[in-house]
Amino acid sequence: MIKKAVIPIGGEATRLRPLTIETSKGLVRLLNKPILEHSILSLARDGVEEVYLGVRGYVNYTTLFDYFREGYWLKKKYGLEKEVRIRYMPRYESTTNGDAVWYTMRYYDIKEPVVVIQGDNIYQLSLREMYEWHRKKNAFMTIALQPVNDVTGFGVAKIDDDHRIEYFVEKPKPEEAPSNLANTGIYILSENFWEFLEEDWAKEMKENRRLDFGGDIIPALIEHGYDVYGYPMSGYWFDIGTPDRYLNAAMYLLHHLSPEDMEAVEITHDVYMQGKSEMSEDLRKRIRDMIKRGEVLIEGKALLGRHISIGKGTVLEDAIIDNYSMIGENCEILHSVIMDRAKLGNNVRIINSIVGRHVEIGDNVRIVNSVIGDNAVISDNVRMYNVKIWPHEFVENGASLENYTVRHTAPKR
Ligand SMILES: CC(=O)N[C@H]1[C@@H](OP(=O)(O)OP(=O)(O)OC[C@H]2O[C@@H](n3ccc(=O)[nH]c3=O)[C@H](O)[C@@H]2O)O[C@H](CO)[C@@H](O)[C@@H]1O
Repeated sequence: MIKKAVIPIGGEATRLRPLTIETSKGLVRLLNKPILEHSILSLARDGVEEVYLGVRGYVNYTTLFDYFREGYWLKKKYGLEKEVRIRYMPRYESTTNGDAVWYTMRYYDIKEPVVVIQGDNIYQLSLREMYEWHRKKNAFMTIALQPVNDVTGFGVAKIDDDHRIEYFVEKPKPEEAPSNLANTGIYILSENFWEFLEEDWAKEMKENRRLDFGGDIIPALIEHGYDVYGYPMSGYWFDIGTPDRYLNAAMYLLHHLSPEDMEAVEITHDVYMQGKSEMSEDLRKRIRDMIKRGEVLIEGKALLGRHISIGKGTVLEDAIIDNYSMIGENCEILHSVIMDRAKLGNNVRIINSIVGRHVEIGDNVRIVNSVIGDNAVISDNVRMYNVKIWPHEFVENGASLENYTVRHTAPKR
């Protein structure tokens, strides 16, 4: 079995701003916990015992380290059979995702097959099955491939009847893509993987550290006859690179995961609520009663975190509300995510939007197709359409914003 996973997570995640200004994208909360916690948990359940994070830069490293630390707490939290240990790439300015994997494996002297996953992806895959496939094909590298409707932003592979990859191109124009099979960024690398760098043709790549998996390594390996195989993924897979993709993934998971997978119980039809303590049990009863009395209306599905409150007359439709959030009266939250400790006044309407952590929103506010960064303050009577607000920003009473980014520097609270 595969015991080690390497996760390059040092990219800047600019497309997911403002959610990633002060935090690594691996820590952006999805279904009320960091994105990366989902992946690490799935790896650990598949037998992985060591996870190496290819961190880069101050914010990326400190936020990840301070949250995950050595990872030993995961065993208790999730009742895992074994501990999962988390280690970090030492300080090194990686140039590309492959460079981060290469350096991490060299530093920790890893000489066994590893699985590589991307830090901003969420997926459902049996690593055991993928590894069996890898061994059966006697592959040098196996890439999990997923058919997609839109290949924009992905590497695309063309495979033969045996699933051997004949051709790979990184982020082609959609009309030039050789197939609809996207590179999910989930790879199994054989134990001798990096030996290809000793080949004459690879010298330049190595010297110039041109080690991008999609842009450099995979196409070069294929060109030089290495056995690179595609593995057809059957479960879901989402790249959470942009706010739209984040919301799509969140809504898909809300509709498809079991309550257990969301660490929740179904308190009434299609409403899931988290928390295990007696207090959580009491709160569940209270919210269930409000729903029964018609004081809170739920359409579609909803996931509710711990220690939340919801005012009378509020409607939730495909909404995810994270821990400690307070929603006022007569609000409407539609196809949106409210992260932890946010506070919404009365008569707030949020549609197709992401509200960051510890955000404060006044009364009579409308927010549509927007992303509000952590700890921002939105005053009363604000209207927003297609807006991004950077963390800690303040939007004044009555402001009406459209297709706009609020990012001037304001004093931090
Ligand atoms: C070049 C490459 O492999 N592209 C793949 C990558 O695209 P994508 O555009 O995500 O590729 P990036 O290189 O930007 O990011 C990949 C991962 O590497 C990390 N990172 C990046 C640079 C760096 O110096 N250090 C580092 O750790 C990023 O945080 C990220 O987790 O994933 C997609 C699936 O999601 C695939 O379809 C693409 O084929």
